[in-house]
Amino acid sequence: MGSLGSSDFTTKNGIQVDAGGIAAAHLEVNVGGYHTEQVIPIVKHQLVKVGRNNKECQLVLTNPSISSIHCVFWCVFFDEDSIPMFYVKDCSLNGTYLNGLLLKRDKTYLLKDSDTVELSQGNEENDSKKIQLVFMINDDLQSSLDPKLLDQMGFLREVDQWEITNRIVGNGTFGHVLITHNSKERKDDVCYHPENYAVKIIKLKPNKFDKEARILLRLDHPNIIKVYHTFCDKNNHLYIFQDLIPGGDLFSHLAKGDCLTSMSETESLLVVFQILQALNYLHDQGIVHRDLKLDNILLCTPEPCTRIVLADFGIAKDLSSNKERMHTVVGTPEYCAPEVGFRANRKAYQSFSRAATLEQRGYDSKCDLWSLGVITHIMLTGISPFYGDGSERCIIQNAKVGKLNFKIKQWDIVSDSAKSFVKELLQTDVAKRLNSKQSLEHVWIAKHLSQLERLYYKKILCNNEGPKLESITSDWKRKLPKSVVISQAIPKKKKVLE
Ligand SMILES: Nc1ncnc2c1ncn2[C@@H]1O[C@H](COP(=O)(O)OP(=O)(O)OP(=O)(O)O)[C@@H](O)[C@H]1O
Repeated sequence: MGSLGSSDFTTKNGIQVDAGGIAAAHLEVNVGGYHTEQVIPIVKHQLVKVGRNNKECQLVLTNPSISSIHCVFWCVFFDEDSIPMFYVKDCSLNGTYLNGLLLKRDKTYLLKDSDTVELSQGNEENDSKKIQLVFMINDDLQSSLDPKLLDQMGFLREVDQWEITNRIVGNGTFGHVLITHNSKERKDDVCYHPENYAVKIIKLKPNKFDKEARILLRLDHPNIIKVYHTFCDKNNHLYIFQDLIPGGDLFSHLAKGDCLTSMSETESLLVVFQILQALNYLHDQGIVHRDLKLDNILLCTPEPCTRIVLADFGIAKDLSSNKERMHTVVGTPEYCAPEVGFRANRKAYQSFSRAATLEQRGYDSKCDLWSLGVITHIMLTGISPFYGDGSERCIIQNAKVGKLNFKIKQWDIVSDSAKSFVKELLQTDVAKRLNSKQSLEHVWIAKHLSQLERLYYKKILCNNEGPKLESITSDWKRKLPKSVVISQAIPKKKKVLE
């Protein structure tokens, strides 16, 4: 084991491990090819930053050719049953290598056991000072599917230029999401590490075309999941090749222990602004998402001020050709507008049939705005507005009445304009509820519009071309008016998740 000058690096104490006391994975620090005693755990809800910045970094390096924040590591757990995913993002000037291949700046890469991350120190590379971080994951947490199982399921290993791996991103009601690579990109860019993409594989009913794929292929918006290619094999498996969104979903982001926590008003505003950009675009094209909820909002990174992406268009509806209203009772009761027609008594609509709302007037794209109202309420307070005792019956009844309680203490630190925004979206009278355009004009958004647009275009959408990341991160909070509460709302036990 080599001895190191203590001036080369320091690690910070106080990095917490999981509730069980064991970190799911860790980084071993090697310098100049020698192991050190230093081990940095990577756990949920904690970014591990590496660089010169001794205020923000868990591993602080003194070499001047290392960037202030050189690279960032994190872990994503979708839920307690899912396998965690570990990522590294390069933010450096001189570069970061993964297993010898350069990472693209500001891109995120999925890690696997024994991966080696090396920090480039520019031209003055000195082998005896080379910093290597070896990523180690607990064996029982390896996020891979048994290759035999993959074959048993009848999934293809290759579709055109897409190579499908056995690494699982997530499992949903309708399919599996796996990691995939684009072999064409690999050939074109040999010195870079291949990027990770996701493929959602859905089992279609025979002779059914998939509406989700058709809708997604038409869409091109930075806040909507980007789909590159779709393919249906002879076993009726539909493959939807798309961007991998590595920051986890908003639900997991807010769920700490068995509670949901709130976000600061500034962060909530940035998320709402982006969802509204996506909804405005969708509704202009006659597409209604119909299942907007925390679980379907994905974050590009778990950092504040990140890009968010709407996913899961499994029950989205395209009204562009015939402009009819919708009558099918679909969605998730907790987020579902009352006019959609969920009934407290399930027999009344016999498993999501059209019958329930046919006798009614049906519903339109404003159902997505109601869901956004529920999401905003949760982000600002950590409380789901109509949750009650958590039973479906109670949620549906509460949403029908639409009564909101702004007297609870969680609202104390929230501005009046934010409360008004929530109220205007959670209007049971559809005619009075704001549509996506009107929501963007609401005072909560309108009074911060120039700052929001600046952040959105410069920081969120064009990291590479915009001003340096650090300068924006440091002053984005300062530029937002004081009425917006910056600090994290006092964490309280808000809602016990089942
Ligand atoms: N492109 C992606 N990048 C990262 N994670 C993703 C991506 N697409 C889906 N996921 C994750 O994979 C899981 C299942 O995906 P998805 O929700 O699309 O499937 P589903 O069958 O429609 O699910 P549901 O049961 O919610 O209807 C979720 O945890 C989701 O967050």
